Amino acid sequence: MIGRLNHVAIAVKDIEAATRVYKETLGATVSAKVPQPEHGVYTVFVELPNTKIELLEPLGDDSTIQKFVDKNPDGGIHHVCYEVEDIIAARDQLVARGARVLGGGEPKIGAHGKPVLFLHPKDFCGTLVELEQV
Ligand SMILES: CC[C@H](C(=O)O)C(=O)SCCNC(=O)CCNC(=O)[C@H](O)C(C)(C)COP(=O)(O)OP(=O)(O)OC[C@H]1O[C@@H](n2cnc3c(N)ncnc32)[C@H](O)[C@@H]1OP(=O)(O)O
Ligand SMILES: [Co+2]
Repeated sequence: MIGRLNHVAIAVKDIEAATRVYKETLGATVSAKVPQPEHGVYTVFVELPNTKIELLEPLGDDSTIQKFVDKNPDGGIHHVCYEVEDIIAARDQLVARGARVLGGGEPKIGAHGKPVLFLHPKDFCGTLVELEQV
């Protein structure tokens, strides 16, 4: 079912500071900061040869990641994103296997303009899992 690792997300209070760390300290190529209001985050993507780092900062008063950032003031790994060929088929298989799909189960359009879903961290080794259809 799951394929390539599309990205690893790091949630922070200050995405500009985090972007400087990746650009200036680690010498990586970084994207512009993009507001994603339907997801309650700002994103910056760090391009790596084999995957991406997604930097996240809360956007708006009721951001989904606000509690995580409050609990992790220095920042922290927020989720991993795996690629799938058919997100609906993957969702239905996962539900049949007892996994909890978040957000009511219907895919949203993610940062790359592709359908994404999230799976409950408690079902996946304490790790929030995102699926992105490619
Ligand atoms: C632009 C889109 C972009 C993309 O790549 O396309 C994105 O990735 S958008 C990313 C932001 N969106 C989401 O994260 C959507 C899915 N997330 C959720 O639905 C919630 O964050 C949820 C349900 C994972 C947690 O909600 P909340 O923080 O309000 O609940 P709790 O604090 O009560 O947490 C419940 C339980 O889960 C543990 N938890 C929470 N977040 C994480 C996490 N990121 N990784 C691991 N575990 C997490 C939390 O500690 C609680 O555990 P407990 O033992 O009860 O303390
Ligand atoms: Co993501």
